[in-house]
Amino acid sequence: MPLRFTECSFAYRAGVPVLDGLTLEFPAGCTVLLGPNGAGKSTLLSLGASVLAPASGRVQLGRMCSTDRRHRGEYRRRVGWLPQNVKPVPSLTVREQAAYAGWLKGLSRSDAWERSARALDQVRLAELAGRRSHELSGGQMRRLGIAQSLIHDAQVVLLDEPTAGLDPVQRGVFRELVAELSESVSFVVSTHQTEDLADVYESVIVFDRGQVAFQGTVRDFFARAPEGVPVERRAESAYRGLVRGEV
Ligand SMILES: Nc1ncnc2c1ncn2[C@@H]1O[C@H](COP(=O)(O)OP(=O)(O)OP(=O)(O)O)[C@@H](O)[C@H]1O
Repeated sequence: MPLRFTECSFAYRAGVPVLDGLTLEFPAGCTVLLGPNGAGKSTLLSLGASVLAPASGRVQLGRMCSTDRRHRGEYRRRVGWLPQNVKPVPSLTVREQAAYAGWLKGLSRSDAWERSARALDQVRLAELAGRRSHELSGGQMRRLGIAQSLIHDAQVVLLDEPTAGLDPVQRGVFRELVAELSESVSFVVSTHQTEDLADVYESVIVFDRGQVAFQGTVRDFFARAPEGVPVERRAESAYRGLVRGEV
C-alpha cells in the first residue's frame, strides 16, 4: 500500500505555503528524502504521519485517508513516525516506553506489552529492556523510537533525520537495521547525509522549496552527477546540481 500525497497544500502562516498542490507517491522499499534546510521535509513527514493535516488535498495510505475520522486510528497504526527528537518518557523503562507507544495507538495493554518484546528484539535493544529509557545513548534512543513505530505493525515508517548527531559507528548500526527491517516494512528516511546511500536505499526523492526536484532510483540519482566525479562524491554532486535551497 503506497503512501500518497494528492494535490496537497499546507501553510503554517497564511500566505506562506510550505506545500502548494504537491502530488507525490512514496515507492515501496527504502526511500531517502534529501533536501536543504527549510525545504519542507519535516512538514511532509508530519503530514504523512497525520500529525498535521493538509489545508487541501489528500494524504492516503492505500484507500485510507489521514484526515478521515473513520480511518484515522487504522491509518496511524499503519504509518509509523519517528520525529526528529525522540524523548524518553520519565521513569519508564525501555520496554514500558515501547509498550506505552503501542497502547497509545490502540493496542490493549497486554498486547502492547507482549509486542514490545518483539519490537525491542527487532531493533537490538532486548538486552536493555529493563533499563530506564532516559539512560539510553542517542543511538539507542533512536532505535527505541523505531521500536515504538514498529510495535503496531506499521507498513510504512517515516524517520525524520534519524542519524543526526550520531557517531559513524552508530550511523552504521542504524543503516544496517533499516536495511534489515525494510524486508517487511517500507521506510522513508529524511537526512542530510548523502554518503553510503547505495548501501541502504532503493529510491531517492530530492525535495526543494516544497516541490519534488528529483524522484528515481539511486542509480538514476548517481547518474545526475557530471562524468568524471569520483564514486564517493557522486551523491553529493548530484544533490548539489538539483537543489537551490534557501537564499
Ligand atoms: N512550527 C512551525 N511554525 C511556522 N513555520 C514553520 C514551522 N515548522 C516549520 N516551519 C517553516 O516551514 C518551512 C519548512 O520547514 P521544515 O521543517 O518542514 O523543513 P525541513 O526540510 O525539514 O528543514 P530541516 O532540514 O532544516 O529540518 C520552513 O520555512 C520553516 O521555517
